[in-house]
Amino acid sequence: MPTAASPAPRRALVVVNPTAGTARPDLVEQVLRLCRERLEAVSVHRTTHRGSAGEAVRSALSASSAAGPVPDLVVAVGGDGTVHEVVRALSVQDAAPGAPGAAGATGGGGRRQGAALAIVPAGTGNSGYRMLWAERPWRQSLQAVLAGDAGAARLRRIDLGQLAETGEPVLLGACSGLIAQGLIAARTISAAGREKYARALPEAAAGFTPYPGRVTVDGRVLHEGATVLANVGGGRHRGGQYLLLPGSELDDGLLDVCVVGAEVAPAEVAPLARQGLLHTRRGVVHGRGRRIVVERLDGRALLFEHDGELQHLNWPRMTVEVLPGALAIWGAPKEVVTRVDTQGAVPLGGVAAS
Ligand SMILES: Nc1ncnc2c1ncn2[C@@H]1O[C@H](COP(=O)(O)OP(=O)(O)OP(=O)(O)O)[C@@H](O)[C@H]1O
Repeated sequence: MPTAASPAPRRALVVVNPTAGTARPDLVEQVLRLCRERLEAVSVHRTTHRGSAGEAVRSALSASSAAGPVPDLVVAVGGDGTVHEVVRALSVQDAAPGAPGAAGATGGGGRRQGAALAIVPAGTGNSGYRMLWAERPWRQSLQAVLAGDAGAARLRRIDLGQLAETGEPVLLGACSGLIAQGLIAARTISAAGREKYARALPEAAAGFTPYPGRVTVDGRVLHEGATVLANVGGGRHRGGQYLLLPGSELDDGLLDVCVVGAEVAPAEVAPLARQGLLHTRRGVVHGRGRRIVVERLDGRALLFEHDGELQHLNWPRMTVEVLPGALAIWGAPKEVVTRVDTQGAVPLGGVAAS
């Protein structure tokens, strides 16, 4: 769902998480310099605690904000956790009746843009950046956004998921089992960037036992049995490197799901997904729909995460529903991301699809 035109932004709020995995001071200075060269107004907020990014966005976007003119661009400099906080704040404002981005806010049935998001990757996995820009260097991306360069940057409205149990928006994806276990393993690994998850997932796999599970897509059972993981998205990659949803489109109004059954040994998941070959294996199934339910069937709590955050909910299921076109965000033209991300991958409906 690309927008009709991609006018260059004029006023930015730059939200920086100085504690994010790779947020060096010189990176932040370069981002601010580029923004100040191009834009009419730039304000910056350095986060001080969890939740601080969302507070800053909500404050800047509120009509009564004393902080200056309302931004039409929010640049998130941080990792996937920071991006998620910003997305949450933007989607709440977008959903508010009469908000600039809310459906019908133009009065003519059209959809006017509120503030759009741009990401500068400064975290650990940076899957959010990757799903929008593939491997393009952040400087090129940001320059294209600031110039409103339609050849290199597009303002898109992409789908979000919503975790029905909490109401939280889901950008990258939500995953049960092994990926969630990988987040626990990552806590004790000191490496930065993608290396952290490159080490964490094999470590998690070493002690992982598949759980009895079921995955339902729009009321139809896609998988039932021993389960290594079920990933709903969203983004094609998790952890910035593991290709789980090779056919996922960000703006098709649907969620994709990949289930890895116990036919695949947990230790095989990381190498296969890094090579883009996981979907070729027997026991891996894919589906697509509007409402995806992932359950654990033995009465124990389902271990799952979304957007890289472990969910500490003592529930046997997660339910993800699609919010079509819910987020305005800058990214590369769709063809560019699709071409790069599907190298070596078989599209949905290929050998692994049920
Ligand atoms: N000043 C701060 N001090 C402590 N925690 C913070 C601060 N600012 C933000 N946070 C929290 O830190 C968490 C992790 O940040 P972020 O996701 O940006 O970096 P990361 O963990 O290195 O990257 P990734 O999520 O890609 O693995 C977020 O949940 C965020 O809310």
